[in-house]
Amino acid sequence: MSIKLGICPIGWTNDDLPELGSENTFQQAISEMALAGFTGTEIGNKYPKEPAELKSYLEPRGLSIASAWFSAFVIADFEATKRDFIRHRDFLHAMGSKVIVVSEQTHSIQGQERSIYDEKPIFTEAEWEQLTRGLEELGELAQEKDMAIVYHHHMGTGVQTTEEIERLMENTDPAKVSLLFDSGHLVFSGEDPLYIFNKYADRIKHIHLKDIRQERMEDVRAQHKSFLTGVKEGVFTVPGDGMIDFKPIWEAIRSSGYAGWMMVEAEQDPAKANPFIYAKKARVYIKAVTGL
Ligand SMILES: O=C1C[C@@H](O)[C@H](O)[C@@H](O)C1=O
Ligand SMILES: [Co+2]
Repeated sequence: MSIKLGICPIGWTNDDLPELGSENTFQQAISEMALAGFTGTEIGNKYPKEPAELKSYLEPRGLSIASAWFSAFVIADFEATKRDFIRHRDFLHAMGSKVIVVSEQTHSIQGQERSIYDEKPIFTEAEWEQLTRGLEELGELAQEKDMAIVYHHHMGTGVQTTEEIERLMENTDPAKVSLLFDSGHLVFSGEDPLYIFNKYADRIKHIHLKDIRQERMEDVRAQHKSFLTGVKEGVFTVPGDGMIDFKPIWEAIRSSGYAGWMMVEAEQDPAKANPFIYAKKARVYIKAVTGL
């Protein structure tokens, strides 16, 4: 597999903030993704739930499902997580995906009206042990279908910072737990995305590309705003439209021999940032930087 380019539906309709883009339809979103030059997508709440039906919309547009987010509660309720994970895995397997995006949501404040920089959770020693063992088990379940879990570090969760990502990577079996690289979350958190990419290049199996509007991010920090308020006010945008220099990041990706999806994932208010226009903008920028 070489590098494939996709775009997530979150620019059209936002599952975390359903009021954003409620006017945008599923067919509009996937048609505009294809028209903008992408060949893959992730799952949004308006997508048909049946694999055959979903394929009947995607295939004529030359799109496939790269992956989909899974909210894990390994620490809070592992048995329920396992049951839900198997259903999610089987759906993605039927869609032909090879990776499953997993993010631990126990104690997460990403969906709450709480200060994202001041109130993020910190796992206890016992919780780390539960999380790392549980993720390995989910990894084994993924392997049953020749798939892999890719862990999504995320603002407002217990795996956000460089130290937390390192702890997760060092305490899990590389054969069972891979990593998702999300440029936007790393920069929002104050991490060095190049450091993370270079250190874990051999474990990164999925990439989310988003950019940051620096002044909006600084406002979130100064005014102690929540993650979702930051999203609504435009912290994230498409690659090339913000403060991140993607050229060295692309150079690291290319020279690592990365094979897999690079997904544009830029949640912002579609009423302020027309999703089709921003998808095209991202596609033009990616072509200019990567040649792809
Ligand atoms: O991958 C992601 C999925 C979203 O639901 C999330 O909040 C977003 O920030 C993200 O990176
Ligand atoms: Co992401």
